[in-house]
Amino acid sequence: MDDVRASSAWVAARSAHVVVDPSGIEKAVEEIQDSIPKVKWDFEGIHYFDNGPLTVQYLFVLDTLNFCFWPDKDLSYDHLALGLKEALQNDKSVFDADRLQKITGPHLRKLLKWPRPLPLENERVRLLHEVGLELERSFEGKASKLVESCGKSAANLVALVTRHFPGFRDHSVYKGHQVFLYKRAQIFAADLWGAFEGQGYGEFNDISSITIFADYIVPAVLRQLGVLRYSSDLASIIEANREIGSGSEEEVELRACSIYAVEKMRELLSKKSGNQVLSVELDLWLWSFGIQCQSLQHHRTLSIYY
Ligand SMILES: Nc1nc2c(c(CN[C@H]3C=C[C@H](O)[C@@H]3O)cn2[C@@H]2O[C@H](COP(=O)(O)O)[C@@H](O)[C@H]2O)c(=O)[nH]1
Repeated sequence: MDDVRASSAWVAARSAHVVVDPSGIEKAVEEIQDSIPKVKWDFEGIHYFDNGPLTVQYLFVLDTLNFCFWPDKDLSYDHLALGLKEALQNDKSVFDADRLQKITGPHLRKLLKWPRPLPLENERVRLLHEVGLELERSFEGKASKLVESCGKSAANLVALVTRHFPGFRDHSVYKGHQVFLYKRAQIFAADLWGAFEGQGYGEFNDISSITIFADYIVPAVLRQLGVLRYSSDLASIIEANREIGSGSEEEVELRACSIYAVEKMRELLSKKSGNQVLSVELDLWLWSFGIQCQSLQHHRTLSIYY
């Protein structure tokens, strides 16, 4: 995660289309410093939880598919979380490694009770095959074994996930510099921590090392708060719902500046209140605010990473 922090700061220092506004940070922090809004993990009540290894398997499958819902205007993250939950409740072996390797597009659609092809459906299927195969090859088919081998370190878990599963290697090259964003790998650690309330499979002695999860909601919320400012060109692309290319300077700046800005908010919060705030907590607050705000316009990038 040091790489995520350092490379995001590198982008923020050179960013042309997105600017992190220190006065926006100051204002946002002033508003929340006395009581940092606490949002409960699974505030929506849509996730599977049985306090055991099957929950870990569920969360790993969930975060394997936790990207790019917007091309279907009726589809959202909630459908994925709830659909996978119901599929598991109906059939406890549905996410076994051998079955993940055999899944097809129509089968996935059926599991999620989605009436038409999912966005990037072939990629979703490919990633499930990859996960099933590598879980079987290196972790006895079980995501719980993967988590057990990280020694209660979220940083180790992210390193392990990105080493073993190429689909989680969320990075870009910006002005010749490698930038690490690791949204789905980090959110997997955060989901474990949230679901298991920091105990058992969710116990990490370095949860503070995780950054926010750079998706398409958080940048839009930060902009609304005045923490991020966009160039007029970028603002009009987003307003017109025009796509932004994956790996383009605009896209990397949106994501990296979001990570950098929340790290700055976190530093200022701990300076002002003396309390350590976790990026995971700030992320959940920002994200839950974002999805409840109907008018929020977000950037559109076809990506398997977020
Ligand atoms: N930064 C950040 N991004 C997050 C999440 C979550 C869900 N986390 C769950 C875990 C426990 C909580 O109770 C949450 O329910 C999804 N996303 C991203 O949002 C986008 C989906 O948007 P829409 O198309 O409108 O549904 C998509 O990129 C998706 O990957 C988060 O927590 N943080």
